[in-house]
Amino acid sequence: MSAPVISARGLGKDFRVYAKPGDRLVELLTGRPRHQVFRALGEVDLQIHAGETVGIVGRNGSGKSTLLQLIAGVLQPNRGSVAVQGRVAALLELGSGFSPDFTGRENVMLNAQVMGLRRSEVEARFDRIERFADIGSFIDQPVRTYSSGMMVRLAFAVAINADPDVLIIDEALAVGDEAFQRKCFARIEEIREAGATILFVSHSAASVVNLCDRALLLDEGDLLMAGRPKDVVARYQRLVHAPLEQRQALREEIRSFKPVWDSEREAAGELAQDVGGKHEPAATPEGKHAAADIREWPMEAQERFEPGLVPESTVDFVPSGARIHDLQLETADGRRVNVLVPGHAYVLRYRVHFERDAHAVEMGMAIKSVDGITLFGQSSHGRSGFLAGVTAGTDLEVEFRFLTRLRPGTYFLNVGCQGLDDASNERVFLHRILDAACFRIEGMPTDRYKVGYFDLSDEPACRWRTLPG
Ligand SMILES: Nc1ncnc2c1ncn2[C@@H]1O[C@H](COP(=O)(O)OP(=O)(O)OP(=O)(O)O)[C@@H](O)[C@H]1O
Repeated sequence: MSAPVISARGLGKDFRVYAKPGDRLVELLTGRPRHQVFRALGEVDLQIHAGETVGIVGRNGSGKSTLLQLIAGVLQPNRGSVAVQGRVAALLELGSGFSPDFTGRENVMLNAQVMGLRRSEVEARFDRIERFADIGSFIDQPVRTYSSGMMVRLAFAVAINADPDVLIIDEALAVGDEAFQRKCFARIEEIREAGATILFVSHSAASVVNLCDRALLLDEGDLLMAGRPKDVVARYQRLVHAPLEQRQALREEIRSFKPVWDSEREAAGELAQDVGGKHEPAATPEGKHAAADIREWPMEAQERFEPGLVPESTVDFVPSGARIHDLQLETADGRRVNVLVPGHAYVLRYRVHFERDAHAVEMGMAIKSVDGITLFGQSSHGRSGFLAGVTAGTDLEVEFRFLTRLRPGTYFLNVGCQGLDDASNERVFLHRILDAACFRIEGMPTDRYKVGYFDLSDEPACRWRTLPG
C-alpha cells in the first residue's frame, strides 16, 4: 500500500483560556500566568491515504476544526506531529484566507499562490475561477463588502480549481445556496474521481454517508472511532442524543467497538451499495475492512423511548387560531416510543386546541429525512371533505397510523393544521410545527444488504439460482 497522504501521530492541541479578556495583557506585562490550559485535541493517531474521502463528525466543540487546522498547517500542534503530502487546498473558517481590503480578483491571485500555484497558472485559470464563483462585478470589489455566501463562492472557486491533492473543507458548504452547493458537490466528485484526498467536517449525516469512504468521530478532543460512515454516523447520533449521565458510558462503548469483518455479508452489502451508486473503497488504509457487524449492537431493534432523542431544529410557528400540543409517537398498543423497529406499525398522536372558530379544517403530518427530504406525508381529510366547522374552545385528537418502511436512521416529524382564512378565502396554517419530534429506526442484521431511505424488500428479499448450461 502507498504511503499515507496525511499522517498524524499523537497530534494534540491546547489553547490558553483566560477568565477575563484583560488577563491576557496582565500576563504579558507581568510574566505571571493568568491562563488555564484547555485541551482542544488529545493525542490523535491517524492515517489517510490517497483517494480517500473522509468525513469528520462530532458534537460542537469536539475538536473537528482544530484537527483540520492542524492538518492544513494553519495551527501548530502542542503535541505530536502531522505530515501532509502534496498540494493542500483548505476551506476553513469563513473568509479566513482572504484579506478584506483587497478585491476578489487580488485575493484569488494571492490565495491560489499560497496553495502552490505559479502566477502564470493562476492567470491561466482565472476565467474558470471567476465563472465558478459567479459573483458578477463583485470580483473587483473589496472582499469586506461581500456577503458570507459570496465569500464562500470565491473561496470554493479558488480551492476547487487549484487541482489540490488534498482538499480540506470545514462546513463551508453549509453557507452557500442550494444551487451552489450542488455545483460544489459535483466538482468535489470530479476532484475525488481524479484521485485527490478529501477531508471534510459536516453536521449532515446524509452528506457523510453519501460522500465518504470513511468517517471519524471526535468527542471532547478524542478520536473515538474511525470506520464506515454509516456505522460512525449511527454512533455519533446516539452520542448527540444521549442524556448527559449516559454519555461517558456511551463514549467508552463506542471507543471499545471493534469492527468485525465478514466477507460474505460484506460482499452482499457492497453489491447493494454499487446498485445504489455509492462508491465504496475496497479496503481501509489499515488494510482491512472497517465493517461494523450490526449484530454487535445489543440494543438494536428494541422499541423504546429515549428522552434525550429530541430535535434541535424545531420551528414552532406562531399559532393563528389553533394550537397543536401533546404530540407523541406510540406503538399500536399505546406505549410511548421514539426508537422504532423496521416494519412495525406506529401511531403519531397529537391534540389541537381551537382558539377561535375554524372552517374546512384539516390536520397533517410529514416525515422528513435528516437532509430535509419529505419522505412521506398524509392528512386527515382530502380536498373534498374537510372538517366543515370547528367552534372556538374545541379540542381535537388526531391519530396517524403508519408503517416504518424506512431504513435505519433518524427521521423528523412535521405537523400542521390548516383551515380556511375568512378574509382571503385561502387555505392557511392555523398552526404548524416543523421538526416537532424525531424518531430513530434501529437496524436489523439484514440491513447490511440494503441502501436508500426505504425498505421496500419482501421476504425472501433475494433468491438466486444457477441456470443450467
Ligand atoms: N483559539 C482558541 N482559543 C481557545 N479555545 C479554542 C480556540 N479555538 C478552539 N477552541 C476550543 O477548542 C474546542 C474545540 O474547538 P473546535 O472549533 O475544534 O471544535 P469543533 O468540533 O470544530 O466545533 P463546532 O462543531 O462547534 O464547529 C472548543 O471547546 C473551542 O471552544
